[in-house]
Amino acid sequence: DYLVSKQNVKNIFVNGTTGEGLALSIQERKQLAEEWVRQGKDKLDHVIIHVGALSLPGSQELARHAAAIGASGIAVIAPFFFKPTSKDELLAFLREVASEAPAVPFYYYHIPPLTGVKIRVEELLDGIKEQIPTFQGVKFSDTDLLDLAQCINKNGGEEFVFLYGVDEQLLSALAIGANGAVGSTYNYLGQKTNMMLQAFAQHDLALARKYQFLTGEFLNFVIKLGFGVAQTKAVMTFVSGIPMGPPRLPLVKASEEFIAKAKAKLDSIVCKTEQHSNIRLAVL
Ligand SMILES: CC(=O)N[C@H](C=O)[C@@H](O)[C@H](O)[C@H](O)CO
Ligand SMILES: CC(=O)C(=O)O
Repeated sequence: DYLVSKQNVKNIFVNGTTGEGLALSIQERKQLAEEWVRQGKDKLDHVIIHVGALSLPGSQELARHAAAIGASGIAVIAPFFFKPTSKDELLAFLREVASEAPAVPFYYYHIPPLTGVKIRVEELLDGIKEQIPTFQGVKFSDTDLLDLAQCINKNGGEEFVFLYGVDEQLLSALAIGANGAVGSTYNYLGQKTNMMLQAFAQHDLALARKYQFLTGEFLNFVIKLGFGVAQTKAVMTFVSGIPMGPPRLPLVKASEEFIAKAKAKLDSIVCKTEQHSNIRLAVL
């Protein structure tokens, strides 16, 4: 309800990085997926469930479950303890998961900073539809915009969807042709990012940049303090007023010092951006 009414976010990516999907038991992941689908009915447009796991049977079980509860899509990261070393190995793993949910759109979740699997998406997509008929697109959480551009350039006709996942450079990805975004900051900067999407759609790059710089200035500040999933939960808690709880070990909760500094910074940037937009609106 908060995301829909306060952030204008109507598509949810469940059990991914921010939701610590990989730190949850299979049972917990099913419970969360079920709850999101149930509560999101008539409120959300899409609920994509991340079903990636280190073991193939674990991932397949989650894929079957997501299909059974009526998820609108599933996504899978590359397994990252025993890593695929080639495109074919990665594709084989993804295919074995996707085939367990033959009627559910499938997304590859590319996040090399966390998985360490750097196989280029451009290469992976070559002929992917023959192997994975449900293939729908990529959640692309990497800064390699050349790889993203090549994917879009080569697969434009296929109608694949590219959802970008490096929030601080979403505008650049949009310019190259990304279709949307999935990211941690949209939990608390969703409204501002929607303003950026709107400005971009209206070819108002100066305004779009203002919103991109807002996210950038905040992330640039908090990254220096040490920023990860634990800190995201803390930020979401102070922005929304909804307690997100601590992270699970090995992550530890954000310090009070981090929270105070992050809050002061975010308040000041949001305030500054709003003043700018007001001036702009007044001039218009
Ligand atoms: C590594 C990571 O967590 N990536 C997130 C999504 O995939 C992003 O939303 C980042 O949290 C965000 O771009 C801040 O760097
Ligand atoms: C942030 C994001 O994309 C995830 O939680 O997986």
